Amino acid sequence: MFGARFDPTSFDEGPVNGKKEPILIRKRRLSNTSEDEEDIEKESSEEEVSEEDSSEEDSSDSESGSDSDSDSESESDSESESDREVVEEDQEDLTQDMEVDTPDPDYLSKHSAIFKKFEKSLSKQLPKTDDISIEDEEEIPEVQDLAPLPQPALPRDRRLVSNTNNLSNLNWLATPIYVSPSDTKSFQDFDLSPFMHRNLVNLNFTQAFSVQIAVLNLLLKDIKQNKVQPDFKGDILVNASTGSGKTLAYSIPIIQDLHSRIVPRVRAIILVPTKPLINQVRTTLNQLSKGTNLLITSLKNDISIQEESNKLLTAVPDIIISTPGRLVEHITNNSINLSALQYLVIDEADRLLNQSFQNWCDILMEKIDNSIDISKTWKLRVKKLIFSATLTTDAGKLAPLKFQSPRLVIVNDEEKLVNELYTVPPTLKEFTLKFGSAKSSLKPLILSKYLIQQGKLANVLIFTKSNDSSLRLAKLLQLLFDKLVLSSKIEIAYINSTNNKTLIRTKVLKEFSQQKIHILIATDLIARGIDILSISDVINYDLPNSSREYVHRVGRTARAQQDGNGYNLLFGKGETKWFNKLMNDIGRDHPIEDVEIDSKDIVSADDEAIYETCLHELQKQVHS
Ligand SMILES: Nc1ncnc2c1ncn2[C@@H]1O[C@H](COP(=O)(O)OP(=O)(O)OP(=O)(O)O)[C@@H](O)[C@H]1O
Repeated sequence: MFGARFDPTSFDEGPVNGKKEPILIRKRRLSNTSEDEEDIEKESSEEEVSEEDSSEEDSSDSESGSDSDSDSESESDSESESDREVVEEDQEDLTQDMEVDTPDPDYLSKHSAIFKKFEKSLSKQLPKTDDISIEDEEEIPEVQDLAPLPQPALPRDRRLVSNTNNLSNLNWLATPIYVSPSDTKSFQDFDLSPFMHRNLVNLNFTQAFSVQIAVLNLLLKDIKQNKVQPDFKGDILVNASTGSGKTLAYSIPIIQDLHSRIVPRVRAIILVPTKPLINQVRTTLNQLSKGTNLLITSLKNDISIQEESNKLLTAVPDIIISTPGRLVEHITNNSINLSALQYLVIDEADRLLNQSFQNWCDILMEKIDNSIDISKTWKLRVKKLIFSATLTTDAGKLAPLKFQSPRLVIVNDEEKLVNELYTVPPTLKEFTLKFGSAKSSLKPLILSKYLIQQGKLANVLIFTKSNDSSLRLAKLLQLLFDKLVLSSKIEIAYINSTNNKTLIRTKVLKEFSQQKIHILIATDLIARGIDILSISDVINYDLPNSSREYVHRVGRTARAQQDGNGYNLLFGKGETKWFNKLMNDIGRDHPIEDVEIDSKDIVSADDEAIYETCLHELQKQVHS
């Protein structure tokens, strides 16, 4: 029965899981008695293992060769050839063995189905393909090659493309580019287009501030080189104090780079945390892009996503300013195409990176990675520009941004890297006014009298810890100043989340900048981004919850290299302790001054009587 010369390619069971099956050993197993079965099984399993090993090796070789398809093909051909030789060699020996053995009848009956199938495949001479009729096709068992199936090429690992510079090596944080806050340089000395020079002069921007010098030097050089040889130079992170001109630092190079574009595509996205900042950045960009046909669009929630999507699809903007939440909604709505994106600016980065709502960072990075067409080698990667006055060095918060060859710029004289890179403006003077906790019931009166004695009756911004305290303090100070200052009317207002509507906030801030409102009381909600150069004094009536919020509060004054004062009211040892803790994280050019002051020197018995009257008056207002 088994005398016919066996052609290994005619066996009807193809390789199992891509591995070559030692056919002849199996035939030997078929022809032997059960007693010997164990030995043979053992022997064949040993041979099988060795064969399998070599076959695994071969198949793994062929897999590893799968990167270059041509190699793997030739390899598997030669393998199957040699395999066939091996199998045929064995064939001679085994056939002799088999003729000697008489098959066991039980064994035969047990496996008759396999034998019949095997006989049929042996006896069939395969007809030429063109003779095969439909019914034949059904009968004829499929013939499979013994060589391992060619493995599919490994998919290119996109991730290898997008974050070659993982944050595992954070040494770029420890080797920043230091820039002295006092550096200045004329904008005329930068290689900018005539329209840009004209716009800067019209805006009275003549001298570039240190953060602008540092960023312009880096980006203008990259832009110039990319015109010749597109090559990604790396992301940029900037830590510069409040009011140091970060907005201009990124607006000028982006407009300079994009102004000569032919087709409008979304090439720059600027993310900021609040609507006031969106308006502020858009105003700056519109002023700087006068004379170009760049289209700058800000995303806001005063129209529906659908309406805004239609606007974005009909008039494709070059530059988009948005909060992360609104941008993510449009990305998931597919109304913004990021394939041409060149710049991603994250302003007030620490606050945005702390806001993990909607997981905006991962969604945005994923979308940017997917929009990189890795086949286009000329395709420049998206350059990420990260700005903050309180830049975090927490790798966990920075990691989602997947930096590539990042460069860290620190505008600071002291070349020491603290854990958090907080800096206050160099032109800011900071003071503490310390009183015993027993005097805290007189806090509004003490503040009013101090401001009157110091002549600070305008351009004063006061921060409180909550909406309620800002409202109460505003009403109480108005009652006090109406009674204590008779020579003029001191107008006092407040901003907090209860009246932070665009129209109201814009009106209040405008009147404050025009000294129609003399003293403004606010919460941290509007601390960041208020850009009113006339603010001369910031007062922490209530201490902030973090050193970061402290920096942003006092950063509302001493902006654009102008002088400014920050006062901190400390009532009792607990508040002094908390204040000292906050100051640990903050770098400054000069020490904080303790104002030597005694409440008796400020507040008289008459004052206290007036204060009592005002408190009753307030009580009535609240209950009326
Ligand atoms: N080179 C310059 N010359 C004169 N004024 C400038 C210059 N650059 C910026 N300014 C002005 O300085 C003020 C602060 O600028 P900007 O808001 O960009 O600072 P910032 O660093 O972003 O502050 P913050 O961290 O508080 O947002 C703005 O009123 C701006 O017009």
